[in-house]
Amino acid sequence: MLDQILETKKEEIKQLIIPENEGLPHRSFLQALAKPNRRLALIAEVKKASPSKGLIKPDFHPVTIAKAYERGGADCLSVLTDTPYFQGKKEYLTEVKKAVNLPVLRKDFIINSKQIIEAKHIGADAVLLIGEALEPALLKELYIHAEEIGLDVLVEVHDQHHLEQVLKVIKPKILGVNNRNLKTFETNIHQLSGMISTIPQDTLLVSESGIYTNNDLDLVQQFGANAVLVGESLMRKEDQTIAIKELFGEPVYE
Ligand SMILES: O=C(O)c1ccccc1NCC(=O)[C@H](O)[C@H](O)COP(=O)(O)O
Repeated sequence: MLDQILETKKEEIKQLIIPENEGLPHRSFLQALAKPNRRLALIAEVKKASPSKGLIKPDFHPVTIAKAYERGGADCLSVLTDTPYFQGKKEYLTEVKKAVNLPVLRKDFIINSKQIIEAKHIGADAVLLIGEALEPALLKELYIHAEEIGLDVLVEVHDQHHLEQVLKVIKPKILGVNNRNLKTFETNIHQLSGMISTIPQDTLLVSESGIYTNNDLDLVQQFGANAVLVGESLMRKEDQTIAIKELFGEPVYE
C-alpha cells in the first residue's frame, strides 16, 4: 500500500501548481508539543477515512471537528490532505488553520520539495516526513528545506532499522514512531518499547496510531513518549471534545 500511495504522489506532483498567496502566520508545532496541556501532548487528527479502516466518519465536517478538538484541549492538529486514500483535502487544512488557534500538521506523503512549499502556502505549520518512504539523502534534503522555510517537521519511522537510517543523516527535533506498519497495516502499541535507547534524549517523541484507551496512553508514556498522535479512536466518537476527555480519563459533564 505504501508503494502504491507513493506512486500516486509522483503523479500528483506532475500536476502540482503552488498557490500564489502569502500563506498564513506560523504557529510553532514544536513549542506546543513541548508545553502540553496534559501529561502527554496530544496531536488530534482530522481524518475522514483511511486505507486500513475505510470510511471512519461519514458525517465529516473538518472545521467543526477541529474546533471540538481545540475545546477538548488538543495541543496540535493533524489534517489529512491526501484525497485518493484518506478522502482528505488541502482546503480542509486551510479552513482548519483559519478556524482554530492551534498549530497544524500537513498529514500527507511528502516526497518532493514542491509539496513542502505548497504546505506552507496552504497554511501548514509542520509537515510529516516518513522514513520508510524516503531515501536518507532525500529525507535530509526535505528536512532542511522545510526548516529553512519556517516549517516544523515530524519525522516518522516504524522500525529500528529506519530509525538508525534516519539518525545517520539528521537529528530530528520531533520524532514519531508509528505503531502501524504501513505495508501490512498491523498496529502494535509496544512498537516504541525496544527503540527508546537509540533515540536522542532531547528529541520530542510521539507515539502514533492505534491509540484507543487511557491504558494505551499510560503504556506509551512508560515507553518514553512525550506526545501521542490519535486519529480513528477520536474520530469515531460523536463529539470530539468528549472523546478527548474520555481518552485522558477526565470527567465529562454534559
Ligand atoms: O491509517 C492508515 O490506514 C494508513 C495507511 C497507510 C499509510 C498511513 C496510514 N495512516 C497514517 C497515520 O499515521 C495515522 O493516520 C495516524 O497515526 C493516526 O492513526 P490512528 O489513530 O490509528 O487513526
